[in-house]
Amino acid sequence: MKVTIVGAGAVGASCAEYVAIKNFASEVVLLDIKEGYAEGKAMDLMQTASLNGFDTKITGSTNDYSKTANSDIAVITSGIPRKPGMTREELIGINAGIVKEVSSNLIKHSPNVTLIVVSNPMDTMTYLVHKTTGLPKNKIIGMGGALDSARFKYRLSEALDCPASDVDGMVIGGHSDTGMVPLTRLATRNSVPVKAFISEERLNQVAEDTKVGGATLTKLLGTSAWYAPGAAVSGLVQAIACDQKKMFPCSALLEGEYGLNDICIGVPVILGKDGLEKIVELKLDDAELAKMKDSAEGVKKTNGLLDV
Ligand SMILES: NC(=O)c1ccc[n+]([C@@H]2O[C@H](COP(=O)([O-])OP(=O)(O)OC[C@H]3O[C@@H](n4cnc5c(N)ncnc54)[C@H](O)[C@@H]3O)[C@@H](O)[C@H]2O)c1
Ligand SMILES: O=C(O)C[C@H](O)C(=O)O
Repeated sequence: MKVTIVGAGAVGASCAEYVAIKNFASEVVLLDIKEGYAEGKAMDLMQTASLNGFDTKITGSTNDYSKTANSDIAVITSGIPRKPGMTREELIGINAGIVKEVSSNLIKHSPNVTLIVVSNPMDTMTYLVHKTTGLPKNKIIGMGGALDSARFKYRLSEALDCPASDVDGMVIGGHSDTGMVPLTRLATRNSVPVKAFISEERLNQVAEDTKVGGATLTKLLGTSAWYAPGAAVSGLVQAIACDQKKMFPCSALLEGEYGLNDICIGVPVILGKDGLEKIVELKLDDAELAKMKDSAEGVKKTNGLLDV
């Protein structure tokens, strides 16, 4: 199993580290445009192999896509991250060109690859890859909801004063400060609806804190987050590589599901060896559907800025 990660920056390197530690891939290629950077990150990570006990071979490449040939899965994290006070949507001007070029280069050397798009604004970048590459829709997956759901569980665990492993919850919708739809009605602690433990007001606060999870970290760090993003991407890579048939909220091209068309936005999907194998249609209530509709309008507005 060969995995390529384009962009050896904060998220790309974190993802490479988690993939290696989980020890399911034979090879990880890190590629970056910055001279020597990916090679350096790869060497540093390889020097953790004996410490962390993994056999995955990590190599680096400065923009030489021949090294990525025949990748099964490729992750796109190349592009600029936001700074405090910015929205993800403001990154479109620079990142659209990068994502278009990188996806085209990847496919030239790995025509059967499954792409996981991470660069922001992620739903729009995923849509761009659909519009410009001709890859089948099951082979293009946007990562956002897996991270947002992990943040939702973190906030729920804080509110309930319990371990995150005790709670379950999912965030669908656009990966943006205003577009996320945390499904508070369906969140549980050991299968008991969380509403049994916290007030409606507290639960609404959890949802609001979840939606601005990325902005909160960007303010603290001066750039956007990488550990949870890297871990979230590695979960998607593992589900595909190991044919796990796991359900994650991912940005998927919708053709009528949830009443939406011609858009990539976060919905629950099943990931396995064929990539995005199925879109799961949840029975949402009217309020949740209205939030999805608003979220989709926001994503479509950003898509309108693309030159496709
Ligand atoms: N979808 C998500 O949930 C999520 C989470 C975190 C970050 N992100 C996004 O991921 C992207 C990367 O974030 P980061 O913190 O790793 O940034 P970073 O600046 O640390 O790393 C980005 C890397 O991309 C490289 N790069 C730029 N242009 C390239 C090109 N044409 N080819 C190859 N490499 C190129 C840069 O040299 C840099 O090393 C940002 O757009 C950020 O907003 C998305
Ligand atoms: O917040 C960002 O800009 C990066 C990423 O989308 C995140 O949610 O951490």
